[in-house]
Amino acid sequence: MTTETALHHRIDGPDSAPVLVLGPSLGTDLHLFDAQVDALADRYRILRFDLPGHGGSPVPGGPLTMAGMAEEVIALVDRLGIDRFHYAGVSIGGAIGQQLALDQPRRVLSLAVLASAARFADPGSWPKRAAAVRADGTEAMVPSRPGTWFVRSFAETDEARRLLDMLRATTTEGYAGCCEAISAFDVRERLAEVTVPVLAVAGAEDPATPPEMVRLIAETVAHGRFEVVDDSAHLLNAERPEQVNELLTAHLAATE
Ligand SMILES: O=C(O)CCC(=O)CC(=O)O
Repeated sequence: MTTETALHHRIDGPDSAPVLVLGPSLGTDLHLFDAQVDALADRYRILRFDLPGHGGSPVPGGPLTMAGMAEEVIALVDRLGIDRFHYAGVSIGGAIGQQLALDQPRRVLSLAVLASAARFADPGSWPKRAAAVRADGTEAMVPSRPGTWFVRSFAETDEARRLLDMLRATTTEGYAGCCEAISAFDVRERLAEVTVPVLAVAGAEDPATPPEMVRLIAETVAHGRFEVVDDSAHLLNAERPEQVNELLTAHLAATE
């Protein structure tokens, strides 16, 4: 099932440039990618969206699935008159990208997955997390973010506080629904069907999607490249924007 409401989105960059769609992670919003937009919007028309019940997107009206959210992205690009696009996403945003590359191979020009997985760790934990957030709100997730979203030394930065404010602003149902979609997601058996160029990037210190999990994506698809960013955890694009921007720039340029 998918929601029938439109995903909140924002477009930056020249109308005539190649399109890059950016998919954010659980508990964040499209501003997760501000540093990537700063670096890439002179060369790409960047379309960022909010996950259901995150940022400005409406609260989901029913259960969420990765396939359903991929369909919502296709509905969004269709409405905007976009045919083919590059896609990059963080974690669940990268899972939506894998689903798009599998289900809509003609539309996706290239894929970059940051701190993502073909099957997330400990699937049974996600419904429990959804229940905890339904009971106590997303604020309950805040204390566990240092050491997960970013390395502990990053926790006192303004950027870390900005990311935590995104989590606090996420609706309970949006967060819980995405946890359930993550729990059910498993494309390990299909991933070899992906033939577009894939860049898979891991944070060296990420406990949620550790490097070996990200590496599996690069090694399973037909044309994968794997990179690790040092001194970063799950939200590596916010934590180490220069390194991630460099990797994305090279990946996108090689795909044109
Ligand atoms: O919060 C965590 O433990 C990791 C979350 C995750 O892997 C999904 C996401 O960030 O989109």
